[in-house]
Amino acid sequence: MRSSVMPLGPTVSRDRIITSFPKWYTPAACLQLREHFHGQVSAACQHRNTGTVGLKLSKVVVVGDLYVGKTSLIHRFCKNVFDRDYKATIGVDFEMERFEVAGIPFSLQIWDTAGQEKFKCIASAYYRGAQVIITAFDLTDMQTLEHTRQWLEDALRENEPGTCFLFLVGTKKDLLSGAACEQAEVEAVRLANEMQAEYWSVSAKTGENVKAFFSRVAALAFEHSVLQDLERRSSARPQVGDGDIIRMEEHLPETQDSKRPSSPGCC
Ligand SMILES: Nc1nc2c(ncn2[C@@H]2O[C@H](COP(=O)(O)OP(=O)(O)OP(=O)(O)O)[C@@H](O)[C@H]2O)c(=O)[nH]1
Ligand SMILES: [Mg+2]
Repeated sequence: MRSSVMPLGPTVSRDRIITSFPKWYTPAACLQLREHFHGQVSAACQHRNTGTVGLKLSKVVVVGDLYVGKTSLIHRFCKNVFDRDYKATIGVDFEMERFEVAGIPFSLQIWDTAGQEKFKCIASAYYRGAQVIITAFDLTDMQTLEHTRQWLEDALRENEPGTCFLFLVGTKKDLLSGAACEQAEVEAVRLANEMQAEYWSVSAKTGENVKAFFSRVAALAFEHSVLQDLERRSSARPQVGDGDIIRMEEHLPETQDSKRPSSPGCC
């Protein structure tokens, strides 16, 4: 469904246009089992009543051990490239991705962080204000799965409780056979449930599930932004009957302290 109104700024590429609610990877570890956008969100989009959501950036932070494939995952999605050679990320880097969700422009600012211990303090300065935290591990190295607990704890420490969508992502899916992948996923889904995160397996090398994953991230972050914006605007609007409140005070016997303090200068 192309929006009838010209989108703000550059048009988005076809594979960034999200018209229906993207599906989860596995219902065993997913944040929204719904198959459609929230009713209020659909209505707000239809009536172009999404406030400033189209102008805001939704911050996504990707964390995890060095060498698990964070940069490769982001570059596969944002640039559609895959580099076999390992170039460790120094500090942080970020990519901007524009979407059109249910006809409304929406942008993700995807922060790629360094997994190397010596860059951890630089990277953690960028965790604050994240709407989405993605903890990545290497499906071929289950120790990196164990380490995701600490990565998530560090990232959550910089954000208000309950304000971030959490994803646990197993990378390098192309390196595992079906049975080995299923076995690794059982463990990962269990941990995802413990973290209250949604689980995905991806391959930056083949591109498997990469677009579907980031569409899901964008749709959930968009939906949350619209609901937050609706909530903020409805609570800011004066409610009916909020005008001058005419107090129908019974005639209480006047006592010393019930008398209104006389304003200075009046009779
Ligand atoms: N086969 C395969 N190799 C991958 C995949 N993703 C990443 N790699 C390889 O794994 C190595 C590390 O990938 P990076 O994306 O640089 O890892 P990183 O998590 O960004 O590492 P740091 O920046 O040091 O934290 C590189 O040699 C990649 O080519 C994948 O999906 N499949
Ligand atoms: Mg990197």
